[in-house]
Amino acid sequence: MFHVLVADSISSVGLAPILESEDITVVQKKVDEVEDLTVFDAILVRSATKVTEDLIKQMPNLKIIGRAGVGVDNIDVEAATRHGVVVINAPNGNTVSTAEHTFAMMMALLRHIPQANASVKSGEWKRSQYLGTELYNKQLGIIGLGRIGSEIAKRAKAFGMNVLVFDPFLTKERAKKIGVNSCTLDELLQEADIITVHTPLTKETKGLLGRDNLAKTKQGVYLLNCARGGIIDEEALVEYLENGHVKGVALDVFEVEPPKNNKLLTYDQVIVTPHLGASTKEAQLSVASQVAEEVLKFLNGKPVSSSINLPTLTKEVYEKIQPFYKMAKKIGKLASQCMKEPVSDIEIVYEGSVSELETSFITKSFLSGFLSERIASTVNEVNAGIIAGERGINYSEKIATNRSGYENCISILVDGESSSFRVKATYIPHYGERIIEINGYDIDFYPTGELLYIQHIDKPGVIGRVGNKLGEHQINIATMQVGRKEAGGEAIMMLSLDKPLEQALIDDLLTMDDIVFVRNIHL
Ligand SMILES: NC(=O)C1=CN([C@@H]2O[C@H](COP(=O)(O)OP(=O)(O)OC[C@H]3O[C@@H](n4cnc5c(N)ncnc54)[C@H](O)[C@@H]3O)[C@@H](O)[C@H]2O)C=CC1
Ligand SMILES: O=C(O)CCC(=O)C(=O)O
Repeated sequence: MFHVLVADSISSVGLAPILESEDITVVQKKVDEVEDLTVFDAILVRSATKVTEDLIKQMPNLKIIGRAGVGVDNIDVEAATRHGVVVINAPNGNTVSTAEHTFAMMMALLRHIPQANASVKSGEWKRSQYLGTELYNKQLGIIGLGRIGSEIAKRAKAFGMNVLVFDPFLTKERAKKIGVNSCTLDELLQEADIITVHTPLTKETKGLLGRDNLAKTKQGVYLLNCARGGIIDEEALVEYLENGHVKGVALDVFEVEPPKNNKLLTYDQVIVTPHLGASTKEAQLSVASQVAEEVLKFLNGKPVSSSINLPTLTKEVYEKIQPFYKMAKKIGKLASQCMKEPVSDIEIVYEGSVSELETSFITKSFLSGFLSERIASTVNEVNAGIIAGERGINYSEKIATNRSGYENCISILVDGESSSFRVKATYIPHYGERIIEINGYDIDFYPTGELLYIQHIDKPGVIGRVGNKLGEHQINIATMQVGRKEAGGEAIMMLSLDKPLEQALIDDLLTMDDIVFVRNIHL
């Protein structure tokens, strides 16, 4: 049974796929109302619940965090990654709602609708006090032309506004397609009559509209923030409202939510909403069903398409990659067990058709197999790269320049303190995974179950003596592969067994003449 904690208010209609699943139990409670957090495999949140490292530690079974919305700044994604927990969001379910809310705020701001509404309801009729400003022909500056920014741009154009955009990741082609003028931040600040921010809150965007940049804006500028509190520095904003430089502000988001003793709330020219951008029936249904679908995919081992910390794969790519991904994990386990010593470098070379796939995903799968044999904590594709780094293991991947003749091939070189281990494998459709070379010896075996890896001298009788010894201990050999470089030199055996050897028997084998190295491998 897969246990899901829904910690914030998320549409039950949207969550129906998981609420109705027989494989899933769902608890809808706030985190501090839950007695035992340890049982949950998944936690679903909006923006109220803060998924901190501390909370993640209290949930040792946690595998996936779902954010029913866009911004993941309430989730410690780095900590989740370290703990091997996948983080997903619902990136486009609330785009239109937030763009519409921003537009509603813009119109309300320039036509003083909230103030006029309150005035009329209090018995006043002050028509001249609420002289507004048209949107038509105004310069709208959009900072951040992602999903929401683009929807704002479309609507602004329909209103006859000129749209200026600053987004360092915006290509000329995309700007042209959307019909906006891409410019520098300084140009936008100097020319825009109205500025609206639609970026995530990051180190770069925190305080983006602070004292220095506000000083570059037009006298009488209007500002909007329906993205994240803190992109406009609230302290600086107070100063620019006080000195009359900023004419009006619309805020849906705040540095601290709900805002406490926030001076901005005392200005008549500041209009506010309580983080309502995504609060429509449509958006809530859409984000809830997006996360529910993703959780179901995750539970069924299918690729999740909106992961923040895992490579995102389409279904088609995932299907192509899956055999290599599984094979890489086994090779990782094999290499780790053959080489029980600290390693410093791992190089993975992809050859043939596999090199055209998303190899970073395959590399992470190898690393997770390799590391899982060495460390006690959870290691998976999400955190394998970080854990390798923490353990001083450098890993790199390359595409082979020379072809070895196989349709696809993955070659791995692991460098350890006193030795190195080299392994090559290929995947043959309808036949399966094959290990085709170990440490330069040609071999051909299916990596599964209990294996015995032996390095020996290629002499008559060695194989027979090993067989007899195993027979004496009632150990059945299912398959056996032998590889050598030259007659009479060193050689290797890979035996597939029905059960593993006791350590005493391994020690016994090692006392035999011409046996150099013996290792049990469990895949
Ligand atoms: N008020 C609300 O209820 C809601 C707020 N949001 C917030 O709106 C914001 C935008 O969301 P989306 O459009 O979906 O995100 P998005 O990821 O599609 O777009 C963000 C854009 O910001 C740009 N950007 C990043 N750093 C930048 C920088 N330093 N300067 C200028 N541009 C930069 C990116 O290139 C990207 O085009 C997010 O902060 C999100 O959390 C989203 C939904 C609802
Ligand atoms: O859950 C909400 O209503 C907040 C939405 C939001 O801010 C987001 O999706 O980034």
